Amino acid sequence: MSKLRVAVLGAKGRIGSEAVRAVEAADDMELVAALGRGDRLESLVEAGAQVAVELTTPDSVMDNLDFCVRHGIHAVVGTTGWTEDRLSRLGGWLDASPDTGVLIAPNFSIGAVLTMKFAQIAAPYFESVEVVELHHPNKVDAPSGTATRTAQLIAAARAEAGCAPQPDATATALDGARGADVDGVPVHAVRLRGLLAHQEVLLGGEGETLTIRHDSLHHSSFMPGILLGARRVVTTPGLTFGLENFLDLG
Ligand SMILES: NC(=O)c1ccc[n+]([C@@H]2O[C@H](COP(=O)([O-])OP(=O)(O)OC[C@H]3O[C@@H](n4cnc5c(N)ncnc54)[C@H](O)[C@@H]3O)[C@@H](O)[C@H]2O)c1
Ligand SMILES: O=C(O)C1=N[C@H](C(=O)O)CCC1
Repeated sequence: MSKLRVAVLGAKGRIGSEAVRAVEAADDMELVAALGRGDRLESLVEAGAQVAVELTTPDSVMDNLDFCVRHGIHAVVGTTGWTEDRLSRLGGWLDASPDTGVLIAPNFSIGAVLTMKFAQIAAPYFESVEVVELHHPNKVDAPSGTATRTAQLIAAARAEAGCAPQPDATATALDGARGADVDGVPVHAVRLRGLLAHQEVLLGGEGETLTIRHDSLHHSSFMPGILLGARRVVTTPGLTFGLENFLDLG
């Protein structure tokens, strides 16, 4: 059986360098290109890449995906910074290249995907819910893509269940003290040397609280999800948002 021809964009970065090693170690994959900032995207075509794993920065990801989709190269994207506007531009590119697949995964780790799922299930049963994400201080965006997605899923689950807005009597506050408002869910971002990627979803009801916590302790936690994404995206045209779509979570 021929091997899947995979390229990594952002190959010298924290997660990209780990992805290079993971692709090289996968029996069913061949690493055909490993690009850093400034490298020519045309080398993806010259190398015959079938899938590009995009792990760069929010300022680079759109140009890279524009190129990949135009050239029929499927993409697995971990880079953050997704807005409605960006998603709609990407959707337009994919409409013009209907056989190409793009997976955007706010988080590739199974624990983080399950955290989002558990939070979605729990959210309608509690009056209050807040998200706290904690990351290494070199991270350029806040709040994290995972926390934003978690808050959006929580808000959607509460809206569908007809939940009232959360109680919050705050009348005066320093800017930022109540976090960022993502669809009505407060999201707080901590940046601390020593951490990698962590998240808590705090839920509170009358006389009880529930805390759902996930910790990524090493970039290896993201690798099974990236490899699964690369295997599945080649037969899944169009845009898939969230690794959960490639998992059977019930
Ligand atoms: N989805 C996930 O599970 C997951 C996990 C970890 C990190 N991330 C995200 O992945 C991204 C990268 O994170 P990081 O910690 O590795 O950052 P990083 O700064 O260590 O790495 C990014 C790398 O991309 C390179 N780069 C920038 N523009 C490029 C371009 N046009 N072409 C090729 N390379 C380019 C940079 O030079 C750098 O080496 C961030 O958005 C982060 O939030 C996602
Ligand atoms: O280290 C990062 O940067 C991470 N980014 C993603 C996010 O913003 O959610 C995933 C976790 C690690």
